[in-house]
Parts: sequence; C-alpha cells; structure tokens
Amino acid sequence: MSNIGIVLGRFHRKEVGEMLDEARAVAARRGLGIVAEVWVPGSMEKPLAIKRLLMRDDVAGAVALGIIERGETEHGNVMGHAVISSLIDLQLQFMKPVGVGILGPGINPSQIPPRIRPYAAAAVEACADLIEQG
Ligand SMILES: Nc1c(NC[C@H](O)[C@H](O)[C@H](O)CO)[nH]c(=O)[nH]c1=O
Ligand SMILES: CC(=O)[C@@H](O)COP(=O)(O)O
Repeated sequence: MSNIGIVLGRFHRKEVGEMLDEARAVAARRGLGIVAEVWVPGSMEKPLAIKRLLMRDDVAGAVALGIIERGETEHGNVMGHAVISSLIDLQLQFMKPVGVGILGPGINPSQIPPRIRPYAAAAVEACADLIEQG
C-alpha cells in the first residue's frame, strides 16, 4: 500500500474539514494509506508542510487542501500564484505527486459549497494516478 500525507488550511476550518472527509473516502477507495494530516494556519504555510511530508521515505505523494477567498486586495491572487507554483516545484524536486485541492483564489462564498468535495476528490485522485504511474 502506498501512503500519502494531507496538508490542510485552518483559515477555513469548517469547509476544509469537509474536504478532508472526502479526501479520506477517496484515498480509501484508491487503496492509499494516510500517514499524516497536518493542519497549518493557511495556504502560505502549505509548501513547507508539504515539503516536510515529501522528505519522508514512507510518503509516496501528498495532497494540499484549502480555500483562498476573494478579498478587497490582490493579496489572495498573489498568494494563490506563489503557493501553487511552489507546490508544483516541490513535485518536480522530489518526483512525487502533490494533488492540489485549493479553491480559488478569488472564490466567493456562494461558489465554495459545490466545489468542496469535487476539488478534494480530484486532488486525491490525481495524486493516486501519479503514484500508480511512478
Ligand atoms: N486569506 C487567506 C489566507 N490567509 C492566511 C495566510 O495563508 C497565512 O496563514 C498568513 O499570511 C500567515 O502567514 N489563507 C488561506 O488559506 N486562505 C485565505 O483566504
Ligand atoms: C485571500 C486573503 O488573504 C483575504 O482574506 C485577504 O483579504 P484582503 O485582500 O481584503 O486583505
């Protein structure tokens, strides 16, 4: 059995908790073990937490779950670009998949509910696919 680690953003604790429920279900369906579920303050902290997981020999891949909401400034957009770019770089550095289930940036409250489970599922499915291809 291959193992994954999941990094979750506390900034939207309730919604991301629902994403975690979906991620756990998909991981079980795909035969993946979850060796770590790491809560961090927000998306800015996800790259470091993901890198710590990818350094583990018992981790074949990782998943990042969270939401980057629409604010009054460009802060969310800048964060979204930087974080997702870093997560892609980490995949290539460690040659291990990182499933990205981060809603937004710039998502409005009404847009969140229908995306919670599909984004979480897609992130785990992508991670599982790339582990199987490896
Ligand atoms: N506004 C959002 C944040 N902001 C918090 C940052 O991610 C970070 O924790 C803070 O800057 C301290 O380093 N995080 C999200 O994940 N989503 C947001 O909408
Ligand atoms: C995405 C965010 O960081 C957001 O919560 C910040 O909002 P603002 O752009 O109004 O500072």
